[in-house]
Amino acid sequence: EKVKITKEQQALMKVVVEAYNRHQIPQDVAKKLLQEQYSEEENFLLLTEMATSQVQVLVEFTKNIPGFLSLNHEDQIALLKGSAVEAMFLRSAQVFSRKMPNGHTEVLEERIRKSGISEEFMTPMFNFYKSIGELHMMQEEQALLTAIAILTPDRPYVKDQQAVERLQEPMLDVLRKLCVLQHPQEPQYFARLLGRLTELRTLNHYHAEMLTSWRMNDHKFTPLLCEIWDVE
Ligand SMILES: CC(C)c1onc(-c2c(Cl)cccc2Cl)c1COc1ccc2c(ccn2Cc2cccc(C(=O)O)c2)c1
Repeated sequence: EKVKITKEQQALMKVVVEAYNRHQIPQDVAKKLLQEQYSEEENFLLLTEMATSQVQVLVEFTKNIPGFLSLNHEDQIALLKGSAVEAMFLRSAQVFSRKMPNGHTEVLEERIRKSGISEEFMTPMFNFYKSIGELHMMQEEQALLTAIAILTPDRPYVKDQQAVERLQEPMLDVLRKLCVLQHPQEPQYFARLLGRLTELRTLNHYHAEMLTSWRMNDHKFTPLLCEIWDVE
């Protein structure tokens, strides 16, 4: 049957995509990627600054997701804490699939590889970046997939999971229709996108280990990162 995106689905998508594009990391932070030295310490500090800036960007984006601010306040926090790492992997993956001027991509990769992250986490991380890059996602798909990841009902400590499902389902529905309309030659494209969300969950686990090993080497995080990642 003919798939059709309704007027209200167009409106929902417009709000989410505009919020996603409006919030970019401040240019001075992104520019630092190219300027500062390459010591492990310098790389860690730069990545910490970028992660902190990305969390601020993420909070602003999340507040613009229709219905999010009418959720129970503790649940809003639980969703943000539960999805921050996944949203930032998605965001940084967009950078690796040439979202930023090309010079930045190699530099960012170099800095991540030399920031005290052990080899065992590099492989799954860069495999994920590659698997996202191969999808050549449109910005609408990136924005909706990020909103869907944030609106995951079964995050730890979420009390009213049904309320979160009621927000996530319309996003899934419009993303499914968008995939059918934009990738008619690839009927499994929507399923592949959702498969990335499963891959993201495994990265949460690796990330928790990365945090532990950084802390073992006495690396310090910013107050915002400590709060969202429950460290210190
Ligand atoms: C605290 C810090 C060392 C850290 O811990 N885990 C991760 C970490 C790592 Cl090492 C990899 C993936 C996710 C995380 Cl949280 C990080 C670094 O977090 C980052 C680093 C870069 C990121 C982000 C998010 C995006 N980018 C790329 C980017 C750069 C410039 C502009 C823009 C833009 O959006 O305009 C984006 C997060």
